[in-house]
Amino acid sequence: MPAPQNPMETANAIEIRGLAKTYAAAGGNPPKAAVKGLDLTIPAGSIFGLLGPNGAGKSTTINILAGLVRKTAGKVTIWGFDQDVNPRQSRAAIGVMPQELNIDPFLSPRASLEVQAGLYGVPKSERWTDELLELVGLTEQANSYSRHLSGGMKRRLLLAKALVHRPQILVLDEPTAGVDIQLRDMLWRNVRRLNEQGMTIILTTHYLEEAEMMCDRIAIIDRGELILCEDTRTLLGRADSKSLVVDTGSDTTLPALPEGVRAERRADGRLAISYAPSRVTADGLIDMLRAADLPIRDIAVEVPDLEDVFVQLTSRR
Ligand SMILES: Nc1ncnc2c1ncn2[C@@H]1O[C@H](COP(=O)(O)OP(=O)(O)OP(=O)(O)O)[C@@H](O)[C@H]1O
Repeated sequence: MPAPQNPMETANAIEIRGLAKTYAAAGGNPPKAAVKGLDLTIPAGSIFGLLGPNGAGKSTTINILAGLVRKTAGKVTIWGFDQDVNPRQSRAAIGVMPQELNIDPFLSPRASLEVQAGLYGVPKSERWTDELLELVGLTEQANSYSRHLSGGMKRRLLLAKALVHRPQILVLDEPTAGVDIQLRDMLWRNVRRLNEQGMTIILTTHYLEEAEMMCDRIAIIDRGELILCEDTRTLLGRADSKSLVVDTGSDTTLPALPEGVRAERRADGRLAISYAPSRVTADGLIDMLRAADLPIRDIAVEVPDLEDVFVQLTSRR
């Protein structure tokens, strides 16, 4: 067996090359190609968002990283360790907070964490159970049956379980689906803190504003294929569209607008003029409104968000 690469040499937390997964035919259903030759590089220290519509292959990819689903083809390197060559080391580098609340109902949170630490071979002297319980706000419930925990508390426990072996990479699969604002805040605070301490974070979420807020880099996949992978800022810049929202007072007649510029009256009476900043400037548009004697009582610029870009990229296919 080749010697494992020194993990400190790797600038990338994860490298995925030509990853494919086809689920076997079952129950009358044909085989399903869920991931089709995916290449993905996740830099160490990043907060990386893996986004895509339903059925894109996000969970399949994450489950392959976690060692829960066996890939059909391709190469996965985690923290410098090839998953096929050094399965133990690559598994030790990653902690996964899954979507499902898979918690033993008869164990207390403390016992769950101890069992998990045992599974990962963490020696007793290196365990940080109390600190973890504190981190996720479960100190008071540490010794109660897990089946008595609320859904939100179970999620907190899942986060703690993902961290018992102090992985370099934390994967969060839809961590905030259906959780309340307090829990979401707790989660994102912890994620930021862990990231500041050097942990690489990978997350999937359907809440695009969360991805926009949290992730420095984003990959969008669709039908098992990579559509793009780039810095969040670059990605947002892709939508060549902004809106000038003008309060023109009462009903006013619109001037003729240049090609590619659209105007619509919103329910609140304001005029929304959308334009491509690469072709038209806000300055030019305002001059045009003034030249047409349109009163400008107030004006605002709306920039596209990740939702706009996401829809543009995934709906044109
Ligand atoms: N165990 C399985 N057997 C057969 N097909 C599967 C299995 N798991 C997933 N699939 C199929 O593979 C495709 C990708 O599913 P996956 O769960 O990876 O997508 P996803 O991007 O996580 O979707 P979502 O956002 O809905 O969670 C889907 O068409 C799904 O139906």
